[in-house]
Amino acid sequence: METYSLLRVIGEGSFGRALLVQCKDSQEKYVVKEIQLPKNQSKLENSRREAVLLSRMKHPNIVAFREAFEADDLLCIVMEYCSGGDLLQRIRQQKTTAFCVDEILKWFAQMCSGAKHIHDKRVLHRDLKSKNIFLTNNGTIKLGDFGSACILNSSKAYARTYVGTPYYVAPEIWDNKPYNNKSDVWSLGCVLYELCALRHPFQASSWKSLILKVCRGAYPPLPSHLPYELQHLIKQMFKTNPKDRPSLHTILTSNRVSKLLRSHFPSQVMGTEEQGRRAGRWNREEGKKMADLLGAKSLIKMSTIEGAEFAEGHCESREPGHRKQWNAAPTDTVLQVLANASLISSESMGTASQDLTGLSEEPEDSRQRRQWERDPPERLLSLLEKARLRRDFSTFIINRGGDDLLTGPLSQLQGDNTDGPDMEVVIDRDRLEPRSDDEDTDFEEEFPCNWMDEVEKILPEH
Ligand SMILES: Nc1ncnc2c1ncn2[C@@H]1O[C@H](COP(=O)(O)OP(=O)(O)OP(=O)(O)O)[C@@H](O)[C@H]1O
Repeated sequence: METYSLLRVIGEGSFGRALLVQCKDSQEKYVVKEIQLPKNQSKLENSRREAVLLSRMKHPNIVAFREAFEADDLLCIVMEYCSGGDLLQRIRQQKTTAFCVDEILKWFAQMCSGAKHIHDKRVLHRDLKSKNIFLTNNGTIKLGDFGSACILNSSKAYARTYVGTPYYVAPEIWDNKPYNNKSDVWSLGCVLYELCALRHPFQASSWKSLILKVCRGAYPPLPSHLPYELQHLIKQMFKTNPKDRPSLHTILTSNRVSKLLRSHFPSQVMGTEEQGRRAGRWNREEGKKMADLLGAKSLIKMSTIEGAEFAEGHCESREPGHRKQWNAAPTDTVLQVLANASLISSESMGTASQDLTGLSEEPEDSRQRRQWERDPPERLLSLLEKARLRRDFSTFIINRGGDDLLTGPLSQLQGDNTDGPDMEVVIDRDRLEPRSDDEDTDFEEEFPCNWMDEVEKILPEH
C-alpha cells in the first residue's frame, strides 16, 4: 500500500471499503477494494475469488485489474478507476429526460461485449446491474464488481446458491431451475430497459409481486418513440425460458442489432449516398469507424500496451512477405466490428464469422429439449406474500437449499455479503478456454431438494 496515497473512501459495504488512491510514481488514480479475509483457512480461497477472476479478464469494457496483495487480514484489489461513476447514478441524473437512442445503443453494445468476454472465459458474472456498470471519463462502459462471479461447471456448491440482486434476477433462479449464461442476459436486459425507460422493468413492493412479475416476464411497455428493433431486443432478452433467450454472442452477431446500430450512426459510419443504397454490410472502413464510435479508441492505447492483438488486426504489413490480414469476410456484425478494432479478442473473433441472422434462432430441437413451466412458483409466492422488499438494489444470497433460504431482506442478518457458503475456487484451464456462449451451460443440482419446504420452516408466521 506504500505505492499509493489515499485520496478518499468512495464506498463501504459488508465486504470492506472501496478507496480512491493515487500511484505515487505515475500519479494515476486507482480504486482499491479492501476485502476482510476470513480467519478460517478453508474460506480464504473463496475470498480471493474476486481477485482471481478479475485478473483473468482483459477487455476494454471490463474494469482493468492492476494488482492484488494481502496486508494484515485484508485482501486489496487494485483496479482501474472509473471517474464517470456508475450507470445507476447516471440514470438517476437524467430524472425524466430520456437518453438518446445513440447513447443507449453505444453503451449496450459495450456492455454486451464485456459480458461476452466473461462468458467466453467460462465465467458468469451473476450480479450485472446498473450499479455495477461503470463509466470512464470519456463515457466508455466498464463492467465491474466480480464479487459474485463464478466459474461455470465449477462446484456443486454453486448449484444451491445464487448471488444476485432481486430486481435483476432471472425467472429460472426463482423457479429453482438451473442457471447459466442466459441468466446474465436477463440482467443485462434489465439494464437496457432502465436505459430506455429510466425505471426498472420489474418494480414491486413485495417479494411476491416481484417474483410474479419476473416469472411472467410482465413489464410495462417501453416509450413508443424507441425503434422497433430495440423493443424487440428487450422482448427477446426477457423470454422467461432461458432457451428462448438469445446468448450474448447471438445478440452481438444478429442482423437486427447491427441494422439498428447502422441506422442510428449513419453519418459517422457511412456516407449519405451510401446509406440508402446499402442496407446490408459494413466494409472495413465503416467497421473501423463504428468501432471508434463505440469507444474502441480507448482500447487502442491499451492494446498497444498489451501487445500484439491490435497490431494483428490493423497493421497491413510490417515485414515483406508477412502480410497481416483482416478477416476475409465482410464485417457484417457488431461483434466483428468491435473485434476488428480492439483487443476484444482473438477469442471472440473465432466465433464471429458464424452466420447468425436473428435473435431467437435456436435450433428447433434445442427448444424442444426442455419444456419450461410457464406458471410462477405459486407456493413460494403465497409464502412470501407478506414479505416486503427492502434494500432491493443490493446483492443478496438466494439460497436454494439448506437451512438458510433467501438470505437477505427476509433475514436482515447477512447484509450485502455476496460470498456464498463454502464456494470453492477451482481454476481449471479448460474451462477458461474461450468458446462460443451460444449454448446453455447449466448448473444442474446433483441432489435437488425441495427448497420451498425450507421456506415454510423459516417463515412460521405464514
Ligand atoms: N472501479 C471503480 N471505479 C469507480 N468507482 C468504483 C469502482 N469500483 C467500485 N466503485 C464504487 O465504490 C463503491 C463500492 O463499490 P462495490 O462494488 O465494492 O460495492 P457496492 O456496489 O456498494 O455493493 P454491491 O455490489 O453489493 O451492490 C460504489 O459506490 C461503487 O460505485
